[in-house]
Parts: sequence; structure tokens; C-alpha cells
Amino acid sequence: MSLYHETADILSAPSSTGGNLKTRLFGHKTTKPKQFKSPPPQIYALASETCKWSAVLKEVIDGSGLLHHERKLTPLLALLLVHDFLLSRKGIALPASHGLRAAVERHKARLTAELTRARLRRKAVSIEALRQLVTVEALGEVGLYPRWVRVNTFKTTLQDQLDTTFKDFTRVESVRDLIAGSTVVKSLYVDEHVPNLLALSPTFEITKTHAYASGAVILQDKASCFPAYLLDPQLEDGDVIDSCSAPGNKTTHVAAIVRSRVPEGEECKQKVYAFEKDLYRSRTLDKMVNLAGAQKITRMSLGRDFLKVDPDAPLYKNVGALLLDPSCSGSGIVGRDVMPTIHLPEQLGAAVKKPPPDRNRKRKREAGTADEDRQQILVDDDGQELVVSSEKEMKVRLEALSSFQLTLLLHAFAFPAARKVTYSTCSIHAEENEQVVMKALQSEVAVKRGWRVMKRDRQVRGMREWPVRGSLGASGGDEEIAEACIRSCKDDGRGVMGFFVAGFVRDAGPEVKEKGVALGNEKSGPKGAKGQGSSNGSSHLQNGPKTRITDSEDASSGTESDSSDTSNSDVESDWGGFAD
Ligand SMILES: C[S@@+](CC[C@H](N)C(=O)[O-])C[C@H]1O[C@@H](n2cnc3c(N)ncnc32)[C@H](O)[C@@H]1O
Repeated sequence: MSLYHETADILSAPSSTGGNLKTRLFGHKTTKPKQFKSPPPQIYALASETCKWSAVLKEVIDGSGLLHHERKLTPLLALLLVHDFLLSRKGIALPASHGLRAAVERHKARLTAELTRARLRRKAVSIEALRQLVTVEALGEVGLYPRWVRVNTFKTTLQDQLDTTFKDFTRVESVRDLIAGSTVVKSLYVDEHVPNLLALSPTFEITKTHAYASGAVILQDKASCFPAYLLDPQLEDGDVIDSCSAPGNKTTHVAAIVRSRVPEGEECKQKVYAFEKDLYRSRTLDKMVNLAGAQKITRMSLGRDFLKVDPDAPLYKNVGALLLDPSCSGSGIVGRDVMPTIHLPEQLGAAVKKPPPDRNRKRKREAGTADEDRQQILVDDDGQELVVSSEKEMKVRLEALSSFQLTLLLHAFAFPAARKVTYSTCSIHAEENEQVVMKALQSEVAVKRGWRVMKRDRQVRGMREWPVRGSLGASGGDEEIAEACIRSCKDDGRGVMGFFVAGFVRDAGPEVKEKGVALGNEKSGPKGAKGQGSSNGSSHLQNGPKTRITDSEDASSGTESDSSDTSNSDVESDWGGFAD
């Protein structure tokens, strides 16, 4: 079967086949990948590019009457062939004598003329300009967000990248300026909160650069950079654990920070222990750690459940900082991959095979009524979707998630030398966020070991100055805890996904553990909690402005739209790297 028939089969498979284009082609951990004659990456490229261009190509094919004259062509085959004929550098990937190729090429004059008409209708001065327009249109919601790129300091520096990969880029003053001019491909913004982070125009194809292929830059949403930056591991913190690591964005980020603390020319003695329970996802972690050049200081435990790790094991006796980014509802994610929309040309006198349903559009429509607003889509770490159609179902699911998240967090608290923990989710639900923080602070292990929340004025500069903070209502009315919690909202113009992170600290000393009492007078646990953590002394540092998440904005109120509409992100997708 030709590349074109195989691609048409993938695109016309019923939606019950499930999964997005990638999982249909490359398989999923629970399904074996299908066997294809053509290389799956080639099918993927043809399918996704054709979908992207399908609105234009439909006009071209309809206008030229191709399907009227060539009755053997189906609308889908016509789209794929005309795409390659008009837009691919190599043309149709079939021998010149092949019937399908001939069926398209004999209409060259009409097809070319119709493409020119479609371009002029869009006021594009050249094919290149049309390509830009089509790319922006195809991005949909994702086009409203910049492409966040973290400069990987294992391999390069920010200045190096500005001088090379981005040397002919225009610097803009804010993320809003970048989004407003998203058709200006080569523009960038150097982030003011997280070091070594750049925002690029969503239309710039960073994945085609050497910097991306070599691991010098890593695609990672700004909010997803908060946990490692907030953890801020120092030399005196010793070793670090990333408890839930795949695909490895935060592992490589925290490892880069650990490495950056060691003076030039000296060996890094600290280790980053990275755990990942899922064997399938572990493969991606392994690839990413190696590509990032973080393998020297990262010890990966692939397929290992963090909950089964003994905190008192001698290997972890120097672990002073832990990063915990467990599985969550994924409700903050923007632009997760779904099947792309296809605009099919009309086939005169024949029953047109319906294209796969446009799930994005359906969901947007579904957001219309109060009842429909309650329907939410939860996405697991592999991008598998679970439609939750009642509040009760949602509540049960969130309870299960938050109880699992709390168990992991309390396990992190148990490491004897630990002084710092960050807890994060890409969820907008208070149940998975502030409420987990509150329960953790009230837990026996937190009280016994003196864990308290990392207050805003003790946080690294960028996090202190980040304005969006936790929900006061969900923090039990405790202003200090709400201020300590860091949130980000999609759709607020800051160009980031919905995210949550909180830090915990303790002053340590076996005395806290043994006596079972906390030190100092500083209020640190939630109101009504028994344990009071100790103080590091008052801070002279100023907080930034604040944008408090109000109770009505809590995800628990169910008013936020679901994130899976378009999507891609933090989780594996905000890296956007390997195809598995
Ligand atoms: C949200 S993702 C982590 C994303 C990752 N931190 C990053 O930034 O690239 C959560 C991961 O935790 C893993 N996980 C869940 N429970 C775990 C456990 N008990 N031990 C280790 N890994 C776990 C999941 O398989 C999933 O890969």
C-alpha cells in the first residue's frame, strides 16, 4: 500500500480508534504499534501537514473540479496528493507513471491557478506568507501562547544562544507583545522571572534547529520551570530527589541548577536521584537525561515506585531537597495533542466519508451551558483522556488523585536529611493543590519533623515576584499560606499553562524529630494545625505584587474551561520531544 493510502487510512479511522495522531501511528504502552510499509514519521508528517493546509487545499480542489474529473480519487487521497504536488519540495512520492500521480499532475494548470486564488483571497503576498498564515491558523488556542524554551546550561549559556540560534531575533518587551505579534516569526522575550528562559513566537519552528536537536534548548512551559527554580538546591542541600520524573523536564532543570552551583572546573559531588514508576515513560526520561547531558549527576531508577523507596536507606542519607511533581488531573494544560481537523473537498455525486469529528470544536461548544460546563476532561500522564460528566464523578476522581498526591508528599517529608520539598501539579483544582498543602502541613510527619510552608518572602526572587498566588479560601483563610502558594492561570495573558507549586522547609536537626516539637515562634502551619515550624529570622526582602486566585476561580468551582481542548505541555507534551 502506498504512503498515501496508509496515511488516508490513519486519518479516516473512526474516532472510536482513540488516541491522537501520534498514538495511532506510534502506539501506546497498552497498544502495540500498527505495522506500516511506509516509515511512520513520514506518514505523520504528511498527515499533519495536510490537515494543517486542508482548508486551503479544499478550496483548491473544489475550485479545480479535480474530483469531478478524476472519479477514482477519494477526497482524502486528493488532499494528500495535492498537498505534496503543490507544497512539498519533492512533489508526489510516487513514480511518474503511477496512476494516482498522473491523475493529479494532468490538472497542474488549474490546481496552480486555484492555489494562487486561495492565496490572494487571504491577502498573502507569497507562498511563504501563506505558509505563515496557515501555521498560525492551525495552531488555534496554542497560537495564543508563546513557545517557552529553557536554555540548558549543561550544554550552553543564555548569551551563547542569543548570539547564535537567536542572533537575528528581535527582542520584545513583554510576553503580551510577543503574542500580539505572533506572526512575526523571529521575535523573542527573555523571561523576567525564571533564569535562562526564553519565550519565542509560537510560529517559530524551534524543533528544526540544531540547538533543539542537540539538547542545548529544551521546550518547557514557564510554569513547569517553577518547581526546580523554587527548590533552588544549594551545595549545602546535598543530594536531590526528583520523585516522579518522566519525561524529565524538571529532572534536567534541577540537575542543571545543581551543576551550576559548583565552581567552574570542580567536580559536582551532588547527585540527582530520579524515580519513574512507569517503564514505558522511563524510556523517555532516559533519552531526555542523556540528550540534556545530565547523565553524569543523575541516577535514574527506571520503573521504580518512589513510594517503595526507603527514606532511611544509607544511599539517601544526604538527600536535602526533593521535587515532587506527581500525576494529576492535567486540567491546567494548554494545547494537548488531539486529532487535527481535516477540511475535506466535496465529491460530487458520491457519499462523502465524514472526517473524524473535530473534538476541539465539540468541546468548545460543550462549554456553553451550565450542565455542560460541568463536563470536564481529565488527562493522564500519557495523554489518555477521561471524560468526567458529573460533579459527583469529578469529586470522586479528584479525591482519589489528591489522596495519592498527599501520600507521595508525606513520603517525601520522611527523608531524614530533607530540608526542602516542592510540590507541584499542572492542575487548576484546589483539591489537588492548596488542599493537599493544608493536609500535608497538618500531618503527623510534618508536625513531628517541623515541616512548614516556604513563605513568600523566603522564596527565590522570581517566585517571590510572581504575582499569581494561591486561593485564600482553599488555604483555610490563612493569608500566609495562600501567599506562599504559587499559581499560574491559562488565559490571563501571561502566556503560561495552569499550574500550582508550593514549597516546604524545615530547619532540621534530629532534635525536631526526636522531641516531636517544632522550634521557634513563627507561625508556619495552617490555622488550627498543631505543629509550628521554626523561623529562619525575618526577611528584608520585598514581595512582588499579588494576583490572588479567588475562590470563584478555584477549579473546585468548576468554572475554568478544560485544558485538553487543544493542547500540549507540561507533562511530556510541553517538551514536545521524542515521538514515543
Ligand atoms: C506529571 S508527570 C511528571 C512530569 C515530570 N516531572 C516533568 O516535568 O517532566 C508524573 C509522573 O510521575 C510518575 N509517577 C506516578 N506515581 C509515581 C510513583 N509512585 N513513583 C514514581 N513515579 C510515579 C508517572 O508515571 C508520571 O510519569
